[in-house]
Amino acid sequence: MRITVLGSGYVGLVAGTCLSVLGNDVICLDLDELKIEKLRQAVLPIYEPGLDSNVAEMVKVGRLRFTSKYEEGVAHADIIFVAVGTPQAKNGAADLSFIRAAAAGVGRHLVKKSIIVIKSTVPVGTAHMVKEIVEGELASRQRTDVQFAVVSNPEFLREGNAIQDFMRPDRIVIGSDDAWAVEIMRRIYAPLSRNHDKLLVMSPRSAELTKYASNAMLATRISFMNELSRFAEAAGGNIEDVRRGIGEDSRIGRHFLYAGAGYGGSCFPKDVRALVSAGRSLGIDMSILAAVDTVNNQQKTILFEKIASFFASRGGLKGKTIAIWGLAFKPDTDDVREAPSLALIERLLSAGAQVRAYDPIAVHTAKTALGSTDLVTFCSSAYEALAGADALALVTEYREFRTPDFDRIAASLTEKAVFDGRNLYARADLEAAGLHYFDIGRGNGV
Ligand SMILES: NC(=O)C1=CN([C@@H]2O[C@H](COP(=O)(O)OP(=O)(O)OC[C@H]3O[C@@H](n4cnc5c(N)ncnc54)[C@H](O)[C@@H]3O)[C@@H](O)[C@H]2O)C=CC1
Ligand SMILES: O=C(O)[C@H]1O[C@H](OP(=O)(O)OP(=O)(O)OC[C@H]2O[C@@H](n3ccc(=O)[nH]c3=O)[C@H](O)[C@@H]2O)[C@H](O)[C@@H](O)[C@@H]1O
Repeated sequence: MRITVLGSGYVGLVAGTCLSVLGNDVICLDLDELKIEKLRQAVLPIYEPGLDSNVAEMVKVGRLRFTSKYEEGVAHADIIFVAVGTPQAKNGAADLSFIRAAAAGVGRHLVKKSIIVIKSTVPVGTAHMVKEIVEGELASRQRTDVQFAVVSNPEFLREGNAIQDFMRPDRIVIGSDDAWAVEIMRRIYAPLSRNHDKLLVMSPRSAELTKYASNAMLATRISFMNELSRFAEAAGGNIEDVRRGIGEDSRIGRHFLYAGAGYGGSCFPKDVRALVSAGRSLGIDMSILAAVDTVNNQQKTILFEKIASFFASRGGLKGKTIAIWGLAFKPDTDDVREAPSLALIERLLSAGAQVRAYDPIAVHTAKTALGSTDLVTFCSSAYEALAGADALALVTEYREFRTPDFDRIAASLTEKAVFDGRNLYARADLEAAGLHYFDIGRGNGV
């Protein structure tokens, strides 16, 4: 099928590439001309394992192209996927200005019967809004003869595992009341749900809410465990044992129960807040999700509090140097949006400390996010970050941090302290090397 994907950010690029791998003829469109120019030269705007080789192959076989022109993109397509950003507005709600602009762009150029598929995460009622915008544009062009359907098809991929998640989804949600559009969507996704019907058809509003409900549930599990980790630390208990103890209950399940330095990323924080905000507009008090956000904001300060408490009896943090391992909000991505590392670095700098940071992938994005400062030195290896540092904070659980040389860490750090924001290490290993060790909720409050 001929598909155009609006937005060549994370989701647009992954979806466009995977849809072309599935045999479709795809154009990825973005208003950012520099991004499009680079994509044409096979320079990707994001780091995602396996994406570059798939893009290169699809471009080579001619099933994937890039443009910044709506006229070209809309004329090409039978199906238009909308994957533009829906960032957080100042009041916490989802900012729909990119969605509105994309809908208007489609309406201005639509010439044949098409399906508009909303992949972006959008509030309940957005499919209806998009329909009205497109109808308005068609009316002003006196082209009300052009038929179209709007489908809600939220995306559930995770960064760092995006291609696998797109190609082997747990489920595919299709929100549509239009039998013709549903049939076309079934055909597009047929290769991904061949053996077992993973396609769930529902109303557009239910599909839109399903996406927020999914992210909100996952964020709730994390905040729940983070809150319990503080309880375990205060009361004397080990959150990792508790995690295993509850995760074996099949009604609870093992996934997404890891306490840590707080959740980050481009979606959980903004989507939880958007749902709280949408509830407020409807007169519904979303008190559970408001608490999920509050707990997470507190959790993002926990490493700083442990570090500040340790240094309080050692002359304070002023003039101290803290090494940081991991800047991305999770491993295998260069995304630092809402990353716990940024919250930690801001607090350390405010307290008068300096930072030596290392991340195998995300240094360039962290530099942009932090702006120019002499107080943060970006290093090219984990051990280089330790040179001249007083303590180490581990924020992102990259594989390469799993089994470090603890004797070497101890020899490098002046105050010999390790703050483990992901419960990656065994206390006995660090203490054997003469290190002070602080984790999240495993029974060692500072
Ligand atoms: N990043 C992720 O892992 C996931 C994101 N989502 C949702 O997908 C949507 C997109 O997210 P990302 O890809 O992360 O955003 P992004 O910010 O990486 O990319 C959005 C792209 O849209 C482009 N754009 C803006 N207005 C446009 C317009 N009118 N026409 C064409 N292009 C336009 C921007 O230039 C940018 O390249 C959001 O709603 C997000 O919540 C859903 C699942 C996973
Ligand atoms: O809507 C989205 O954008 C996506 O948001 C998340 O995906 P992502 O943000 O890429 O990453 P996750 O793996 O979910 O991790 C999010 C954050 O939670 C943290 N986390 C995760 C799991 C856990 O047990 N504990 C925990 O603290 C991670 O460190 C990370 O900061 C969802 O998992 C995807 O299904 C969804 O499509």
